[in-house]
Amino acid sequence: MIELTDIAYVRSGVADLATATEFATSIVGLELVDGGEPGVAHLRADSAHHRLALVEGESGVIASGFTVADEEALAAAETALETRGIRAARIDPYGCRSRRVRAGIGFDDPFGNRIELVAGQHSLATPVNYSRAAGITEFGHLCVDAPDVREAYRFWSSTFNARVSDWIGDDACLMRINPVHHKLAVFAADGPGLCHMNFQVAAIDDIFRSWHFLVEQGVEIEMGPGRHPQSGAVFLYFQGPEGFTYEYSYGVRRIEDDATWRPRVFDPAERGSIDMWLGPTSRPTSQPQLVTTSELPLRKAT
Ligand SMILES: O=C(O)c1cccc(O)c1O
Ligand SMILES: [Fe+2]
Repeated sequence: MIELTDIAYVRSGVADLATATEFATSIVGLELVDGGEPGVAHLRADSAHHRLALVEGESGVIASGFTVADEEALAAAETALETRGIRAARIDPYGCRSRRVRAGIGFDDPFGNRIELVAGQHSLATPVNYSRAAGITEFGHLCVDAPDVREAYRFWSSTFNARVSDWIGDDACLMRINPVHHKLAVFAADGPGLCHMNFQVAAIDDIFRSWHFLVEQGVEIEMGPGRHPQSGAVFLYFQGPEGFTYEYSYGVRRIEDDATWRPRVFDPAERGSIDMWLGPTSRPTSQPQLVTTSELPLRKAT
């Protein structure tokens, strides 16, 4: 069982690096870290050097990175993957430098999502210099696509320390690797890809302030503001350049006791299964008969 300690980064190819970087800073609020690397923009969200690397080239996710404890754990992971018939390739020194990690390996999940395990992800000592006061506190979770969510769950839960926190039918599996409700989600899709990248924000006010800001900026709001019944988080999804979906959320629950937590299965056919604030679309047919005061049986004079 390979122990993932955290999510590390998303690395994504962009055809127009300048536009994607401008969006990630002035709209999302991330800090552009001077990586001194032509063709790569490193975007910072918390204590790690970066959480999002935009790489000039073909549009689309390149890799989703996870951390392991150290280089010994990385070597053990490489062996464990090989034992399962999964070929893992060492990330070369240039690649490690670009990722700001000591060492790393890359492999494909059963659906072709490129996954990277890294050790020694660099931290920065200075406070984050956010480009906009979006209230971002940290990289919350990443969500990858897969044609078979149940199979994806079997892969992640048997090869790694991922544990399912909740299901949305067979459409989505939300998995934790630490007490946070989920750090990794898998959503049903035709093929591999990045479904979205989540950043936690400090207050519910940040969600609604960003909502107004994004609308004023003409950014496409994909869903929300709403509230996920699974983690309980108030959320807002919005689309950046080249189809990159960002999510802000506030108030993700923690699962402190694995032994007592029972994963729930939400019904994707239910309107509120992603957003519990979406009530039924129509008034209930058996609307309780309103009784007006004029109809109340008058108190009999005693
Ligand atoms: O936070 C969640 O519970 C959640 C649920 C469904 C889909 C998501 O992206 C989520 O983050
Ligand atoms: Fe999410």
